[in-house]
Amino acid sequence: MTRLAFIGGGNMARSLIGGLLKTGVAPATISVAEPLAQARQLLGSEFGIACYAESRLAAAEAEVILLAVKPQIMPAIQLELRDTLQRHRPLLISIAAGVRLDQLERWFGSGLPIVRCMPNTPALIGAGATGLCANNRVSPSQKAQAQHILDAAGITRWVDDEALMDTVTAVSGSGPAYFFALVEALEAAAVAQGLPRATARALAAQTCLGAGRMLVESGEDPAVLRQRVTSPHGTTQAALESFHADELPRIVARAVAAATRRGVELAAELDNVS
Ligand SMILES: NC(=O)C1=CN([C@@H]2O[C@H](COP(=O)(O)OP(=O)(O)OC[C@H]3O[C@@H](n4cnc5c(N)ncnc54)[C@H](OP(=O)(O)O)[C@@H]3O)[C@@H](O)[C@H]2O)C=CC1
Ligand SMILES: O=C(O)[C@@H]1CCC=N1
Repeated sequence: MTRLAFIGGGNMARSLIGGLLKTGVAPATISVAEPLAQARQLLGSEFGIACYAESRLAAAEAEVILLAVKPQIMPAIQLELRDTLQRHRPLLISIAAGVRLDQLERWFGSGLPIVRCMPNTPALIGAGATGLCANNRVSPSQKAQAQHILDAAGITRWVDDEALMDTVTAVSGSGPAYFFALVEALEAAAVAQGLPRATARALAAQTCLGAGRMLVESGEDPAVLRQRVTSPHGTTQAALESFHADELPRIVARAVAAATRRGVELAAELDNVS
């Protein structure tokens, strides 16, 4: 079994570790480096995995190192891992938003196999979506290894053009937050019209679950599923006309463009960091 070290034990590491363990991966094959003692304790008790304060200790035996720290922390991690990386040259996987393969190569070593990927938090329940791309040092078996790890968290799609990873980030990486924002807005609208909050939450959440499952499980075009809900001159049509008047597609496109731009900026802010 592949020995996998997570550097950073925050939100996304928790989601991925939870997803991996649910698929039967042995806790003994996973280690985590996390500076916060309380977080280490929680990770250890919840998942039964080995947790270390220092990255080099977590990574010592790992064949795959998954970098799950904030983009701004990435250059500092290089110093902590330099000896380990030179000693056994593991596969590096970065999930950091924006951070490019050429930057990772500059910090961690140009000869290293590196996969840049973008998962999302539903990984925790095995319903994640991950886009991946690789540098030219990644062998076919390492590509399969990376995919295997992320497949445990949900679906995976390889992206050939690395520039599109910022779009992946803006669509599926950040996407769960858009969905939660929509549920919050639905709930607020329902409460404003008088529904009890608990009822509003349950109806909004289950509606989103049901619609999401229908979309994925039926494989139908979302436009077809939308039309089936929309009786001529009925309630849905009234709501959709209101969305149309408020230019919903433009609102969404602008939000996705803002997220994509922020990914590019995050990387640019690190361009001069050696
Ligand atoms: N959240 C999300 O939905 C997604 C996030 N990502 C990416 O994943 C990465 C992590 O994000 P997220 O999990 O949300 O962030 P978190 O802040 O929750 O997790 C990062 C963790 O790294 C720890 N850390 C800081 N410095 C070090 C260090 N030197 N060695 C080891 N660990 C360290 C932090 O500890 P402390 O808190 O003590 O500083 C924190 O626990 C980011 O790069 C983000 O772009 C990708 C996809 C989705
Ligand atoms: O907000 C962020 O920057 C990270 C990347 C995608 C989701 N969370």
